[in-house]
Amino acid sequence: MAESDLPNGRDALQFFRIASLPPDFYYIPNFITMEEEASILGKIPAQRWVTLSHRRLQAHPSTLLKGHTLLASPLPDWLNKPVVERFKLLGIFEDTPHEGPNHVLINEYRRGEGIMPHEDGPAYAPVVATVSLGAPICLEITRKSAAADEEMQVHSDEAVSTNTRSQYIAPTRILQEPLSLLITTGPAYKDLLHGISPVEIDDNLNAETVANWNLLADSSLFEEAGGRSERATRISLTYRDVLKVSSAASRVFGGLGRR
Ligand SMILES: O=C(O)CCC(=O)C(=O)O
Ligand SMILES: [Fe+2]
Repeated sequence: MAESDLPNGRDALQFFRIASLPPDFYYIPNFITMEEEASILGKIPAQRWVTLSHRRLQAHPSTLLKGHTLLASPLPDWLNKPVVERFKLLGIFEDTPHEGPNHVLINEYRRGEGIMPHEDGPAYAPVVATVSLGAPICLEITRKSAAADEEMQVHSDEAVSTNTRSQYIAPTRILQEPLSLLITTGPAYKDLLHGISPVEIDDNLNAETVANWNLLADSSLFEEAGGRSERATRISLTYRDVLKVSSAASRVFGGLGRR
């Protein structure tokens, strides 16, 4: 086939859209190989972890400064190759201000750990590309209104009418296998919350309860285990494009200018 006959990156991506969820989530199984996974795992610097209550976290090239600003600096090689090169083929960050990711948050969840439902907010262009390493994990997707209802139930149980309760929408799950890529963009980035339950087993996994079941690399693995997946350590690399970037020089001169 001539190269011009090949679908361009964006067209290719459509095959991986999670059709049962609001636009746009894309799930690409086996985005990296096991060898690439092992190589990346071996390069995550042990001294950079910041321990939070239910997970560990590190930011590359650095943590954001006040005002959601990134101090300009390239991503380390081991985060660029091969992952960012493959993003380019698929056109994932084509429309973001820097036309590529400039920031990676690495999260580590041990068995039983998770992250509360949240949105990623305005510091970033509305595109997150998440590479999963280690063990499988379920990401739970909730509508903002559902989370608000839940909050009401926690804080003023009596005030919740049957009406608001009936509007509650149960979380939908995306099962993230190791080596996979999940892209969250558009309304999915802006209008939905995502989180990971702090459980030791993800269970009741099947075609009805897992939104990306038909896109999994190996759904038979979960079927054979009776729809159960034992949690073990899972690491995620979340690639983003920080909107505000400041060079070291502009910080110095900006600082002098304010005197
Ligand atoms: O680990 C994940 O897949 C989710 C992490 C996340 O939501 C975040 O870092 O904002
Ligand atoms: Fe997030």
